[in-house]
Amino acid sequence: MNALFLLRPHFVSNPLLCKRAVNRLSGFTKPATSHLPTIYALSTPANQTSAIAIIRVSGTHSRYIYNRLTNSSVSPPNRKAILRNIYLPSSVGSKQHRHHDQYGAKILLDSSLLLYFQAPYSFTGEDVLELHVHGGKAVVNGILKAIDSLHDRNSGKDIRFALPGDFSRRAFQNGKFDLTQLEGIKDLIDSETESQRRSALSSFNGENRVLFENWRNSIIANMAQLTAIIDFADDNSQEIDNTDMIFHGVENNIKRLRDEIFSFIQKVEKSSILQDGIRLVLLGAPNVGKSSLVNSLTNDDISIVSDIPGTTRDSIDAMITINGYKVIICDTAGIRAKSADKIEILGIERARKKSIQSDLCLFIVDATDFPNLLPEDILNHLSSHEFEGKRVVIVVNKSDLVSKEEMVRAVNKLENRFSVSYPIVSVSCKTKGGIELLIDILTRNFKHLSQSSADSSPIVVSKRVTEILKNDVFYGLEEFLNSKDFDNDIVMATENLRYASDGIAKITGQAIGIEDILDSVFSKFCIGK
Ligand SMILES: Nc1nc2c(ncn2[C@@H]2O[C@H](COP(=O)(O)OP(=O)(O)OP(=O)(O)O)[C@@H](O)[C@H]2O)c(=O)[nH]1
Repeated sequence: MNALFLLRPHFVSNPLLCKRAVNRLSGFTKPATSHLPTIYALSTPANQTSAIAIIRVSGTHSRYIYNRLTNSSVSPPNRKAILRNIYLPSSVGSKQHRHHDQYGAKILLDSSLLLYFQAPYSFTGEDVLELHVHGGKAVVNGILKAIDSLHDRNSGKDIRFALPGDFSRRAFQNGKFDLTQLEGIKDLIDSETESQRRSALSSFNGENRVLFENWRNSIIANMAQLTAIIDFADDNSQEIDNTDMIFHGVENNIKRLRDEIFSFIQKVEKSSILQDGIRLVLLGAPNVGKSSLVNSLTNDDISIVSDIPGTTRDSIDAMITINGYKVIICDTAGIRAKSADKIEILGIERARKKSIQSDLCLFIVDATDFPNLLPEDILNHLSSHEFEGKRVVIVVNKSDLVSKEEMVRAVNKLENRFSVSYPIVSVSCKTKGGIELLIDILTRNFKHLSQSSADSSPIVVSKRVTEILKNDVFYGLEEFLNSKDFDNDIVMATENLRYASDGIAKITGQAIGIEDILDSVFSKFCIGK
């Protein structure tokens, strides 16, 4: 009891938690953000013509805006799509002349589909109005201006254009989502590939939030045990008769938690490849078909294909998607020992470096050139110390120009020359034969590269979350475990645990003084989000 009492001020000093608690106790009355201005913004891309554009309004005056724009006094139906004419509203106190045409009729701005979500059952937890208007620039600008004209602070109608991330911030402030979920939504919007979409969706669904909350609860429970010892130590209470046992128990719990968090961070680091893109480098002698292979994998003419050896004189990077994976493909200059061209020599050097930094290397050979299948300089490079442990797939190209027997001979030669058994695929960039199989092999490699174990799914969290996990949470637990003599100074040891638990609170947005955190998180969102 006493220990819990000691911890309680930590929670009550968080205004957000207090507001939510009050809301819970009193039954829902108003959103915690009801004192803030009503915000509005275009939620679809700006300055683009489209069939439909969506303007979103959130806040106390959403209904007022609906009434003024539709020139009606009835409440909008809740959560039901309705078609309404939108008019230019007469501004407060004006004689209304500007808002009627020459015959005195109201000026029609658009005929739009409207959706009204009454608080608290909306994205932001406030009253929300969505206007699905026709996507012409003049229509959108006219309606945005019309909403803006309703701002009148004197009569308490505080209505302003939303800042980046404003809607999400309101959702957070009203306890609809925690920060990890909102960052998940941002990642979902930003995701370019299927694998990014899947991992962002799991953040948004709150899978990480539940995990983080469990960690925090566990740290707090262990802190409570230590705090109880601090409390009872002075009054020689009989209630704590075996402090050593408690210390030992807490130490074991924290060790387990530290290991769990460590393996989570490792998974996150492995999965970050999904966001950054897998670096796939193509290596090979001149004219073997590297550029043709890039084009076959992308169905695009990114690389210049020509039969003059040395056409690609430097590395070319392109972002492509292979089976839902973001891949930074790099077509390099053909590696050859003798070149007089200075730019080509530089290009060859860069190709070597790029291949060392790559996540996966495709080594392409020309099936028609059996004597030079494996040029000595490339073989040396692939067997070099720097290249050790690299993932390599050997591609035998131009299969359309050789017989089956010749292909088998080429594959055998390659198998015998390498000490490591790399996968070998024969393809033809001309007929596209074997390309499917190559994509299959690549996909399997991408999967391994982004997952820490076969049965685990990739975990994507923001860089902010990763940094806090490492620098606050893991660090706090490590410091706690490192303070070997912590039984001499339990208060200090407990502080380390508090540091770790505050770190998790920063991640989910429950920390004290989080305004700075919120500013930095939401400033990265787009307007209208
Ligand atoms: N028949 C046939 N020709 C191919 C195939 N792949 C590439 N070629 C041809 O081989 C020549 C060289 O192809 P590139 O893709 O430019 O070769 P590269 O390795 O990028 O060449 P560098 O830029 O010199 O390093 C071109 O004439 C291609 O059309 C294939 O599978 N079959």
